[in-house]
Amino acid sequence: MILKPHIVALALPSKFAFPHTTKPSLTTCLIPHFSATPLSYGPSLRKGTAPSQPPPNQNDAVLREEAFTRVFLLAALRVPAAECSALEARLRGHLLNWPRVRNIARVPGDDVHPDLAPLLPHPISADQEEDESRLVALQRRIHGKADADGHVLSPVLYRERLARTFNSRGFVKFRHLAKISRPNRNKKRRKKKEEDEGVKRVGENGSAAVEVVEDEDEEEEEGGLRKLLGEEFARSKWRGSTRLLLLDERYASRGVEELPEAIKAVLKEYAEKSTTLTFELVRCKLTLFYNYWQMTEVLEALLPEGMIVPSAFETVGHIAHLNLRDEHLPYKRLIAKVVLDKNKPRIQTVVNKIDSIQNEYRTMQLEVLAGNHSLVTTVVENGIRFQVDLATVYWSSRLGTERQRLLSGFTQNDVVCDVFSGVGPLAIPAARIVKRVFANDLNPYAVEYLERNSVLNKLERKIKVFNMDGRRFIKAMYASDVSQSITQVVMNLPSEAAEFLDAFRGIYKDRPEGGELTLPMIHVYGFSKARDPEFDFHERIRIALLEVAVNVDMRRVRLVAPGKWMLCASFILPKTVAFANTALDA
Ligand SMILES: C[S@@+](CC[C@H](N)C(=O)[O-])C[C@H]1O[C@@H](n2cnc3c(N)ncnc32)[C@H](O)[C@@H]1O
Repeated sequence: MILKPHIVALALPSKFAFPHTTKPSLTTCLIPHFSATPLSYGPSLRKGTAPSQPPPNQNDAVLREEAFTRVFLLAALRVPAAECSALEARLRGHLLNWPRVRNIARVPGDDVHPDLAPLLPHPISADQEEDESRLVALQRRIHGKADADGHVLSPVLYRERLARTFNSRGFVKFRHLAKISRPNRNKKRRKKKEEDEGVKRVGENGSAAVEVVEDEDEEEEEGGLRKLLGEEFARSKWRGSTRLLLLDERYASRGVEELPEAIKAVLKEYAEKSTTLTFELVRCKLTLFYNYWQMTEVLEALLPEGMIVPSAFETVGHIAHLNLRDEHLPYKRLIAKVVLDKNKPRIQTVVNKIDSIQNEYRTMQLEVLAGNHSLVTTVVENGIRFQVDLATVYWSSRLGTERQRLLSGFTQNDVVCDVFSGVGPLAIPAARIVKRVFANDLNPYAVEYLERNSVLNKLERKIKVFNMDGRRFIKAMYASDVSQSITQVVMNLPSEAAEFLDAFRGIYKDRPEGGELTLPMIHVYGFSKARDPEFDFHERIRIALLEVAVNVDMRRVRLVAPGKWMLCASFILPKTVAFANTALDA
């Protein structure tokens, strides 16, 4: 038998059986842009009432979660718990249909263990005294004084009593009891908050609470139901667990008579079928807390009217990476806090890009605005894990699709040279497909993470790592005996990779031209703001190779800024370039 604290309330005589809260003090204040006429269907921060005056959130002031609490008055049918699912199915269309709010609600004291039900006062018992004595016996059992009544304590009650006699240090004999009995800190904190609020929170993260509000028209309602369901309805009071079926917001202030015929018909049918079935039409308060509202709803309410709400951000592992406009900067910490709150636990850190990427290693200048300050994170892309430190290396999840496209063109016979490999988002998955990968980056931190990631993904034997300038790397590769094996070269440094292509001029100048030599497929990335980006990028490639005609397969990768395209050009290194005598020495 499981006893829960609020069962005591249910064990009280029927008039106390459902400790109704007092009518909500609606000396509430309306938030500034509250409109008296409901806006649209569904909950909104601009509807309902706010229980306390929310102080204006100014600039980077601390976010006050209480300011986002909204109370909605609704009507509900209190029904026996056992019947509730069936009734829900029958009444669908008339029940509350708000996102993330269950239309079956539970309120404090709604549950009673089935074993206890027979012990509760019988609804039609004429003998009030007998009921009272049963009640006393029940209370005693709950509070562990049952021996006096001749009842043997259940093992659960016995253990509970035992647990109460120990303090936190006193569990010497029962080493694990403390651990088992003590709720975890978060649970404790949440419970305390609920106790302070006097409500039982429901929903994800305790985002909502339902309270029954004492209704002045209770008598009248009961009379209405009696009229509707017949005199039998009056015979019984609650016996056992109950649930509330929240009715659609349109019926919030309706009496029984005013409910739609469809609802009345279902209730009538059920009442006729069952002799123990009881219904009650109650008024209730649905409170939606800060946790309920979605990121954009909160931000919309926080930011000055007319300001564009930042709604998207890039994620890198546990880090949310914002790109705030100047107008958002006075509110940056508030925005970051909301982003963090609304995306936990996936997001643990919120950062804002301070400046555009300008440095040699393409790392971003980031300011941590909320959450923990670690910029070391793990990203999973297509089943491969990458460790990155955003403070010291480059990473962009936006290129994931492009990487997949490139990888899909590789085969097991390929040998890949990744000239600007970063921490290995292309080199590592490529190593799964191809024969061998030579990966290089100038940034020593990127190289360190590249090696770490190769090991993490058990591919270190297929990847050889270099830490040198890209031009030197190309020359070194083609001066070595692996040159003939290289079939694919990837150059992803869009701001200047094209200008590194000169390194290919004359790579075979010392070899006999008639012999069998491998000419690699080069994939080079670039940006262009020109009206004809393809033509512009092609021009740059031809200039770097000092070649008049290069047969290039060009494609647009993505628009990185208004009017600025990132492109990828793929072409086989022209023989004339490879055997040219005019190689420029770096
Ligand atoms: C745009 S990132 C691309 C990294 C990686 N391919 C990716 O997709 O995440 C360019 C990389 O080139 C490296 N880099 C910059 N200049 C370089 C150079 N001269 N030689 C070699 N690597 C360089 C940077 O450190 C950076 O990791």
